[in-house]
Amino acid sequence: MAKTEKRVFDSEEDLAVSLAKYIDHLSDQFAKKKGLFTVVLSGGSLIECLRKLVEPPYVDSIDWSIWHIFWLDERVVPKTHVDSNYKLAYDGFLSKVPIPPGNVYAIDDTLSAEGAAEEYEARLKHLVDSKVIDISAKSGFPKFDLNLLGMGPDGHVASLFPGHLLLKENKKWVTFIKDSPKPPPERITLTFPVINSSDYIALVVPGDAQADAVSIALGGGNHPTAEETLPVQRVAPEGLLTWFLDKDAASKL
Ligand SMILES: O=C1O[C@H](COP(=O)(O)O)[C@@H](O)[C@H](O)[C@H]1O
Repeated sequence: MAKTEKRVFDSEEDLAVSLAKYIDHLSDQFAKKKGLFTVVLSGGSLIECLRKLVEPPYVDSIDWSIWHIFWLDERVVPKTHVDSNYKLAYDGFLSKVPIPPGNVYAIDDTLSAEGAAEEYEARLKHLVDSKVIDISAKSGFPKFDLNLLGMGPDGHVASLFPGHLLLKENKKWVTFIKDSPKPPPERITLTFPVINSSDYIALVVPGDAQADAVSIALGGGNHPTAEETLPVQRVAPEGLLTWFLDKDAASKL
């Protein structure tokens, strides 16, 4: 069982403030420990929740030069498309902080779903060889310092959806889906062994749409059968899992 903590805030604004402090603290910790900070971004509501990081004091005080940015999942659309997780992150976060462009590892938007997944896995392997990304001694999968996860109302994380075969992928680092129940249908995603090798995972969940899934995942709601286990219930990092909930998301706990 992963070490888990739950933080519940009166408002989404308070959640965003606390999330910025948490990330700032980790950035500092990894700067001192290894002079590098590998961060994985989701799409969706997560990016809006990062807004305090692009304001003082953090925008000026964080050592952005040590940050390396990766994507948890991406949709098979051009980087300029409104559905692109890269575009969302660039517009809302990356364009506002001085992370070296060479440290931003976007998923290739010129390839097919299969091709982009293969290419991203190969790129991650090179970054392991060049010691940018660590490997977990426990799992043998890449170990990111901080994985920033969102969760959909159905309990999906990344592009790993309830009942889908991809939930059981245990060899690949990066895979693809062509039948996502949430549009767009074609996506690329990191797999659970990679997600769960992370040192820190923040599960950032604002809003009442997710209240049922939060309640199931944190034990207060109706327990589904083993076959129905929500994807979010498989999130169990080697390090620490911290839930960031506003009171609407936590309303059924
Ligand atoms: O489709 C996706 O959905 C999840 C959850 O999004 P949210 O808006 O409900 O927070 C997101 O984490 C993932 O990156 C994205 O591709």
